[in-house]
Amino acid sequence: MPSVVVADAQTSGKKKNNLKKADLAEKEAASIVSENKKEKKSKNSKEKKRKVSKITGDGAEEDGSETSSELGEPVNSIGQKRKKMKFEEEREELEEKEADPNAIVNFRISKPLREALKAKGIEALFPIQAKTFTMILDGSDLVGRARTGQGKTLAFVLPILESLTNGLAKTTRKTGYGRAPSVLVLLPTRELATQVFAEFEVYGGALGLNSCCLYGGAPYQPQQIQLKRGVDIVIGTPGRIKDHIERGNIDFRSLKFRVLDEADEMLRMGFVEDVEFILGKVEDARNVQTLLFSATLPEWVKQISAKFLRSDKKTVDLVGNEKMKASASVRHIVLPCSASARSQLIPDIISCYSSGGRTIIFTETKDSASTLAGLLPGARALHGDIQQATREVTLAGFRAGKFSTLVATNVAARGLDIDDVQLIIQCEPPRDVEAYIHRSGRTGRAGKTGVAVMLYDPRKANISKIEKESGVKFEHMTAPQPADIAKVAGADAVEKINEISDSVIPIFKAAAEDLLNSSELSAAELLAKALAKAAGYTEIKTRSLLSSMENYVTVVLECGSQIHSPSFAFGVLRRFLPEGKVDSIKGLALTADGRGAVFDVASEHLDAFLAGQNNAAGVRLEVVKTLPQLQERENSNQFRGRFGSGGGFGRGRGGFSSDRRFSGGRGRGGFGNGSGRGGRGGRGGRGNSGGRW
Ligand SMILES: Nc1ncnc2c1ncn2[C@@H]1O[C@H](COP(=O)(O)OP(=O)(O)OP(=O)(O)O)[C@@H](O)[C@H]1O
Repeated sequence: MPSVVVADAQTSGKKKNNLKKADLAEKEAASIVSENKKEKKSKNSKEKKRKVSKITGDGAEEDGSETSSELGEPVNSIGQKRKKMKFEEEREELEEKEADPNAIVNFRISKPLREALKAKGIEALFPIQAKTFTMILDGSDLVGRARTGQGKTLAFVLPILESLTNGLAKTTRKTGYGRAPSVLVLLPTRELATQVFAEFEVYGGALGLNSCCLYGGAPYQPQQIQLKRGVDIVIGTPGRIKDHIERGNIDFRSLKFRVLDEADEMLRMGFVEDVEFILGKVEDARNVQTLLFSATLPEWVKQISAKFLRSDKKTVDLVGNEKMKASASVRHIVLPCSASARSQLIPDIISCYSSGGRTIIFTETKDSASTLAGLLPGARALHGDIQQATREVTLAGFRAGKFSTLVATNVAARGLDIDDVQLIIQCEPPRDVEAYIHRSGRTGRAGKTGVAVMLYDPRKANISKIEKESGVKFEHMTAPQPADIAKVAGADAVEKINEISDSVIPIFKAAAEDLLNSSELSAAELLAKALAKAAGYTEIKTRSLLSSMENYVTVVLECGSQIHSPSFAFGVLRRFLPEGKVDSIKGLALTADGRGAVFDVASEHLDAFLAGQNNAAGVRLEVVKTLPQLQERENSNQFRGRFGSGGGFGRGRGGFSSDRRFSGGRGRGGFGNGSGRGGRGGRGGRGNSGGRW
């Protein structure tokens, strides 16, 4: 049977509002589901008629003992109440069915599972879940793709559990002490394995099924004991699962399901061998359903995965050929920033965009994650060189809100679902578009909104490549200015001053009067200084537009002719400035029209630069208030490998906005008193992610 490809119908490329896009995407996907449900709906209404007649007439006959109050004459008050309750329950259920085609009651989901979902506030399936549920329950192999945060985990958890307890896998499922597992779920990181394990614990637990989680960095013995006692569902990372297989601890003869979550990551080089080894241990794959899920499924993954799935597999792709591959409920912002300005800039980005919620910052290396976490107040690091126990404590603390900034490598890029992550900051563009999609997808989950800010060095990065590959339309912003942040802090300080008891006035009044009499400043000006001090400011720095460095200004150089290269621009500068001054500039980049070079100058040197131009005919230097369009490096460090491309400078893109919209409302909130950087322990066993991130 050919694969079924279902794409959500988000077709318009120019949608104004990300949130609307998300709604639309969901509605459209839901409408596909509703198409398929039409038939079911008509069945439902027939069923409704049947049920109502049963409740109002036939039921009484069947029961034979009582007459419900809906029919009139009460016979037995307990029986009457029971009937009434049943009637209410059934009516509610019918109403739910009518209201939402994706309502849980419209699916073959048994009562205990329905109740467990309800307890979690889940009343209806998300599109990827609705679209795949019956296919999986009816025995198909399946490749599932939906954008980040759209509920892919429950898309496999629910039908697997139903199949094991009420469906095809029920009769042959092994039970009792020492039973071999029925389900194997492979995930690329330990944190993700723990998260998916927690879902199986909740929903599988409601059905009497037990799970165990196997990952590196944790002791073997407890895992071994669990496997020996018998377990229904095994969840884990490939390295540790392979180890258990080699030690003879896992027997796959009773396996009914195998799942590759984050399938593309699982099948990357480095994982694929372990995955192949593990899947190869299933002797008769015809009796096993294989499911692959991810938000990103590059073509090469589809080819490799064909090996593991049956030829009549189904494909449900809610992203498909849509241009937009990343989360549509996230604001995607890019902001120029040099590496040395990051630690100064990031706290202000957090103030502007985190809405007081949690922030995850992604770095390219483990060292830079540790260093940055050490520099940011209340931040902690998470990466593969940190001991497993510390990693777990860190993540639990972040989830619990003990600190609100996590600085991580790609170890946290995939799958992590953490409440109230409002902001993602990527310190530099990642190497591949998948990483961008997954990192930015740690916010804006389950229909919520979020902001993803990517910092880049205009001299090195090629962001239009990511933009093109991901379908994201980046908002180009410049760094929030300290003055803007200070204004918000000033408003908070006013509130604080209003809260101060009048009892302080007699004590400080004499000093205030002395100050007023001795100063040339007005009362309002002096009060402004007092507010600044209360808000923690003794001076206001400026921030440049190009490298986002404090106390630098951005300047454009023009010389009346085309500037072909950065070295040409340096040559022009050397004509009228001393070598030392030229060397002190930061981040020179060429404008998109090739007529100018933009760079940052320390505020203290600005006068010397501006005066110097008088000594060079035809040269013009000017401070810029808005960053002009810049040329972009085509052949940057980013995207090496699969996305490598030709050399030279390409054309820059879209104008930069100096619009500094931000949510001043919730102020700087969010920094706790965390203990700074995470510890740097040993490499923690054979974890999969350890070596790379
Ligand atoms: N039907 C539902 N109704 C409400 N919330 C749901 C539903 N299904 C899942 N969720 C919630 O949505 C969030 C995102 O789900 P999940 O982590 O499975 O997303 P995902 O698609 O796997 O994302 P990623 O690609 O980033 O791994 C979770 O908090 C989950 O509890």
